[in-house]
Amino acid sequence: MKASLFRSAEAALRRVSSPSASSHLLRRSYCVESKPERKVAVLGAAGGIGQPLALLMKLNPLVSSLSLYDIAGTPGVAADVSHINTRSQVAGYMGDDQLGQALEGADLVIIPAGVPRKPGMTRDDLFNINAGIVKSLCTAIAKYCPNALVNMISNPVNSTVPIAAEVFKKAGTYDEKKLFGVTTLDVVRAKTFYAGKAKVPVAEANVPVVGGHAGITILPLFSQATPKSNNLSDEDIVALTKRTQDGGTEVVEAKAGKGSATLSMAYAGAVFADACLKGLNGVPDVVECSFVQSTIVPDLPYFASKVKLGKNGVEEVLGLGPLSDYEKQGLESLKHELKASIEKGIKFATQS
Ligand SMILES: NC(=O)c1ccc[n+]([C@@H]2O[C@H](COP(=O)([O-])OP(=O)(O)OC[C@H]3O[C@@H](n4cnc5c(N)ncnc54)[C@H](O)[C@@H]3O)[C@@H](O)[C@H]2O)c1
Ligand SMILES: O=C(O)C[C@H](O)C(=O)O
Repeated sequence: MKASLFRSAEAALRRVSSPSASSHLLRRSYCVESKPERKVAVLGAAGGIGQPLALLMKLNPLVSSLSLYDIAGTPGVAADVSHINTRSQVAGYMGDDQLGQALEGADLVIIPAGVPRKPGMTRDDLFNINAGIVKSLCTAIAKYCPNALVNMISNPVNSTVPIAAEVFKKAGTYDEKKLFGVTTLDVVRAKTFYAGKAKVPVAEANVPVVGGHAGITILPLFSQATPKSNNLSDEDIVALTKRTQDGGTEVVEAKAGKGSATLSMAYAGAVFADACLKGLNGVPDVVECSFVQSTIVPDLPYFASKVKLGKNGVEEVLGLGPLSDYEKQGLESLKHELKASIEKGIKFATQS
């Protein structure tokens, strides 16, 4: 997606608002309208991430039906977003009674439901509240839209993804190709910080980020960053790595008790959702980093790496590529924490 989501949305808006469309424009408009029907559900849609994410998904011409669910506040958000003149029909759902309706027929479910951090907290400190929220939402997904792709945003992602997997296994609906921990914000940050330091155009910057989504488990691979830069010292790479790992905390501290990243996360969530929809629609060569079931690092059953997206979700989990010595060290250092977070999620879901 990146800039292209907004270009397509603008183009769609121009087409819709032009009263004297030529036959050429009508043909193009028909092409847009003839994209497959895709229902996207956002769970936690009235929250700090949920609202701007709902807006961005409303701008995405690949979405035909946008379902906004939360425990409170969704009628207002849905009414507001529904006035935007883009393709999708918007519906708001509120409370347990309406969760089934919100999910029925969904191709993609995005979950930013749950509490955010305050200064001084780790993502793992959110486990006690968010694990239960994720578990109950995933139980409903297994019942009402067992074939949907699931994009997990709720923290701690290193544990909530294994929780979701165990819930789906218990329900007999688990398909490892369809469950994704959203780590796109780490990539978004790494690209921004790299472009600033390396003085390359940010729109062209690309940096894979692997591992997990918390502190040292976030491992940006600046040795593979493009466009290549020869003017970064080892100290620069260490500083860029640390800033990427601490990006979430930087925002939590700046917000001083009012939550964590919401706007940049909504952007990142929309980028990743767009990639999933493109994959579902058969667009070739769609690759994004994501925290998925994986065998690329022994002993870590879930791991973030580049993933090729296709008509059934994950088409291929791509390898890590060559790592610098510094990155090899980073990989060793993250294993213990990531393994413990994964096991904590599995234990919660299997024993509660
Ligand atoms: N993966 C990432 O990179 C990333 C980035 C930023 C934030 N997050 C996480 O996303 C989550 C949400 O953050 P936020 O800033 O939007 O928080 P928020 O408090 O602003 O919004 C959360 C929303 O979830 C809703 N909610 C709570 N329980 C629910 C349930 N059972 N069903 C449906 N909705 C429910 C709340 O009503 C609220 O509207 C947090 O856990 C945060 O840590 C993840
Ligand atoms: O840092 C947080 O708690 C939110 C999120 O995981 C982030 O990376 O911004």
